[in-house]
Amino acid sequence: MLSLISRTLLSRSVTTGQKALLLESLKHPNADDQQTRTFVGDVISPGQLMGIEHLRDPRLNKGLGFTLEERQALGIHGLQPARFKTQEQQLELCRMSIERYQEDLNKYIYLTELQDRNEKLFFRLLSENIERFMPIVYTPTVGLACQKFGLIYRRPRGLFITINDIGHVYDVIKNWPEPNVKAIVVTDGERILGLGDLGACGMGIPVGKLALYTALAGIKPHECLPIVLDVGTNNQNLLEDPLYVGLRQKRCTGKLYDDFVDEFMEAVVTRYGQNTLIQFEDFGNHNAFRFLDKYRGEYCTFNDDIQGTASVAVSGLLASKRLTNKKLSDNKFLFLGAGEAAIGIADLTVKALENEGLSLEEARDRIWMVDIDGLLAVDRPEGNLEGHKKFYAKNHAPIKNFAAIVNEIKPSVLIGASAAAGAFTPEVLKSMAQFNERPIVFALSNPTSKAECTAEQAYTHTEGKVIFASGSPFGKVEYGGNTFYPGQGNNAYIFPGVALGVLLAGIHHINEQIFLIASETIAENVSEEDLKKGSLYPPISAIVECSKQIAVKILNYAYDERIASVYPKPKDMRKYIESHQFNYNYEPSLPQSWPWPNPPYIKTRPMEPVKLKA
Ligand SMILES: O=C([O-])CC(=O)C(=O)O
Ligand SMILES: [Mg+2]
Repeated sequence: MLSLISRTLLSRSVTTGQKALLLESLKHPNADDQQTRTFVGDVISPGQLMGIEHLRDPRLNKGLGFTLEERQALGIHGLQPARFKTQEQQLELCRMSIERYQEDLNKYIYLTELQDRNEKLFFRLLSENIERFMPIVYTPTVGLACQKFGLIYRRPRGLFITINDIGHVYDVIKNWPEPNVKAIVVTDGERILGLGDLGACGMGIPVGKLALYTALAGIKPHECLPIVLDVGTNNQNLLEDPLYVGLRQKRCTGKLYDDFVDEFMEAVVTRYGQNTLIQFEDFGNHNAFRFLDKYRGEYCTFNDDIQGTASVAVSGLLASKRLTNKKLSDNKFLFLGAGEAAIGIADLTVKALENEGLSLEEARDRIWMVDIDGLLAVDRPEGNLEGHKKFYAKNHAPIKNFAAIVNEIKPSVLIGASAAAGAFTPEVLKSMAQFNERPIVFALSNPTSKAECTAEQAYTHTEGKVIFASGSPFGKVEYGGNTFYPGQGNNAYIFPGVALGVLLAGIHHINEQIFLIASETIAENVSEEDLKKGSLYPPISAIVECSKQIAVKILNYAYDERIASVYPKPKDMRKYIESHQFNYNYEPSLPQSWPWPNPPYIKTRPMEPVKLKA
């Protein structure tokens, strides 16, 4: 039962005089526990969650990491076992727990639940074990999680805005509890990785991408908002699936769809400001390019599949120069796929070639592309050469067969972004090794099941000559007495650092140069040792440092070019960045100026932390 005093305090309208009086009452031997807790709570900070609610809040929860003093002051004493644990001991337990699961999807569920109950522990676990857990919370397992979304859905994370909300999108965004969102990743689920249309189940992607915003770039979790625009799905299996959780209707298209996305963009900046970063992710091809062109001059936005993927691929190409001793312009590039990723990479490669002194025409001339209708040839009967495709169409007889195209063009660089699993056949790979001393082969489609070839196939069929990278992770490959550790050319090297730099500089519009800066930064971080091991990328564990370096360079660029809007200009960019990053280490839950030398009622002595046995 709450006493009158406690209720007064709960109302948070106590005066200093009342507090002094209550402080007095605390010392009274008859003051009951409830009074004590309530009073202490009020002193900690108005609005501080007390009791069980403190444990239930993933931002505040430290599990057994609360000290005795904290447990008593917060009113959670006795709600947990007596043991005290350090965060390190908790991390060890997390690692042990995950290993108990055989299936990656179960590991994914474990990690999601950890994020739901203890945010700092989740992000520390992820940040300090990126190589191990990125493939679970992100590609490739996140693909499976999206496919099974209806089955594993437990708690909401992110916003689902449906086409039925048109006219009221702002009201839906208003329901998001965080007032200070700075970055949004949004999808309409039409092209989830290489898996196709997964409708509302695509939510796993924005959630996974934003987990990397925090784990790899230290962007604060409460500043990140994952969003699905649910406009239906054309995936018949999902429409008939009793477990499907999205709108059960065909995709809305045309003017209504465009008006809906327009309204969404406006609603975002109305609630969170013009500088809110909006990352488009896994939209269908036709919409991805349209929206990028339409919104990039008006909003702070980029398309990760076009620009992020381009940036990481170009970074790999820049690093490959050190192995081939060629200039970029000495290469002939052949792309399988002419969608978001392929066109994005081609466009940014053109920019990099121009930087080497080529004209726009000369640069485009070096790039050949193949789509579902075969080689992009000016006179091919199918046409289908809209948008940027026409820049790469050649005056060449139409050819359809991919192996024949490879033999005809004789490229030095082969880039797959087609979601056509296994398209780089042994025959294709052998041909590449015939024309080139060191053929460059990127099999970038995700997840692993969609890769154009595996790492093992690439090394085997080129007799170990290949310079290989993939979009999804592959383990090491033994070939001819050598061990190769292929790099993962995934946009995770790029988007977290770009977002960090853009947000901290207050850049209004994100130009291509920013992505080239990111490419160069990653390429500079590739060591001789990485190259020797067969990787064109720094180790995954280095992404945290790389993201910081990308952000420093973007900040310098933004101030030099006067596209920054945060003033005064920071003196030390690195320090400025670090001062804004998320701290995943536990911090005291009580204010430093604790008014008592001892907690209100210590009757228990803290136990010494005990070392966990594996
Ligand atoms: O999510 C990933 O791993 C990379 C990416 O953007 C995609 O494949 O669509
Ligand atoms: Mg994507």
